[in-house]
Amino acid sequence: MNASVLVINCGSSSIKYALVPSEPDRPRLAGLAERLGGGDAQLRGVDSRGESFTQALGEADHTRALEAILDRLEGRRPFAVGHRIVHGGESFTRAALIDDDVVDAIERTSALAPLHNPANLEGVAATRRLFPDLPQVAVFDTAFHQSLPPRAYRYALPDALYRDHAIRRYGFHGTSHAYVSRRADRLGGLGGGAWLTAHLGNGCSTCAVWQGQSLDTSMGLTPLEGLAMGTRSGDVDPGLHAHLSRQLGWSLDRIDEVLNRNSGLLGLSGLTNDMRELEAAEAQGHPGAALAIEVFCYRIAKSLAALSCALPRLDGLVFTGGIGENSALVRERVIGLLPHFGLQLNRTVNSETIRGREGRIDAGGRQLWVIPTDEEGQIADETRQRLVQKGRNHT
Ligand SMILES: Nc1ncnc2c1ncn2[C@@H]1O[C@H](COP(=O)(O)OP(=O)(O)O)[C@@H](O)[C@H]1O
Ligand SMILES: CC(=O)OP(=O)(O)O
Ligand SMILES: [Mg+2]
Repeated sequence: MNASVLVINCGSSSIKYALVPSEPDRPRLAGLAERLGGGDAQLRGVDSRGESFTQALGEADHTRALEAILDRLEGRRPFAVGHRIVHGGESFTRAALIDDDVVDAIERTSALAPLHNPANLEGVAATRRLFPDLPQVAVFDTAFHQSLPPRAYRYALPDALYRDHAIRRYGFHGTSHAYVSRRADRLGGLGGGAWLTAHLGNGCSTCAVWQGQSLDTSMGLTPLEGLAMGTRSGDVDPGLHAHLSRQLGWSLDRIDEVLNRNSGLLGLSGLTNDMRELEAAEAQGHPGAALAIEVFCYRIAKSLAALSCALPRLDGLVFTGGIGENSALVRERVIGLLPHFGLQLNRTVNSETIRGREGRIDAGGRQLWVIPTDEEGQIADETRQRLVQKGRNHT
């Protein structure tokens, strides 16, 4: 029986892939094609023996990179393809089997996730061309947050903007928040606990989860709201746009570009969006790096404190994403900024034992966890579930 799912997470110039077998003990083939369309594209990954490879792809675009990825599957053929789609708008409350109508509906929400949805759809188009006979499933970042109550998803704007134009908060990184909160339930011995989760990667968001349901989250209509991120500003005064337009004569495109691509850790530090480099620069006394890390951590703590209002109690806090999993410094500073929460960090375990691995980092009190996210595994599971519901089993 072949129940492997090929998971594709397509960005504007990169494709992350994983061939996820249904048996957890079989190895995953996984990797990343990057710098696509730039003339010096490359593919990196691990094979079934766990060995790393790098392959130059030259001028490759998304389709060419997907062909190279197929050659790396060692003859293992997936029975389905699961795509990460960032924005599903109000059309999708759960994963969907992809057909032309689903592609059209995703296209209509693309304006709300301009960094993500157009690239996601490019991956869908290329994969449909390469595997015309395989079922393809769209798994949405927004779906897990469809449980938000109106008080969390409505903006305080005229009602018609919601009724006629679906302007509301959607939330993102849903597959990650769903996965780590479920895992924390299992590891923490709590059936349906009350968790705050912090997904800190290039995009960053927090979430309040109670009994397996998302009750509030920091991202909104688009993945720009909330925390300071790698290159995104997160929350700013909504009056900023009018000010930049009237006083500096900036176009809307320029404002959008600056808030999405030139802000966050990169904009504040004037150096980089990479937290590893920022930590090293701060240690060398770089003032911009120190400010960027301070704002980043303060905004995470402030967001977690705000989201605690959504929960009836608090069982613990979970860190995930590249920064959440690896940066002991960010975790320690965030926890230090929440003195009213009864959190006790085990500093030794935090800084010495846990590095990109799963583990508990509290010294009593409320639970503190580092849980590496598994968006690919979660997307593969949801793809299988969707196909079973549709009666398209793999047997
Ligand atoms: N050892 C580390 N220490 C601090 N930050 C790290 C470490 N490893 C990775 N990171 C940070 O994780 C971030 C990328 O997170 P990741 O989840 O991989 O991104 P993406 O959202 O693109 O999947 C970068 O800022 C990177 O510097
Ligand atoms: C929604 C989002 O911000 O995704 P990513 O972290 O992959 O940029
Ligand atoms: Mg990630």
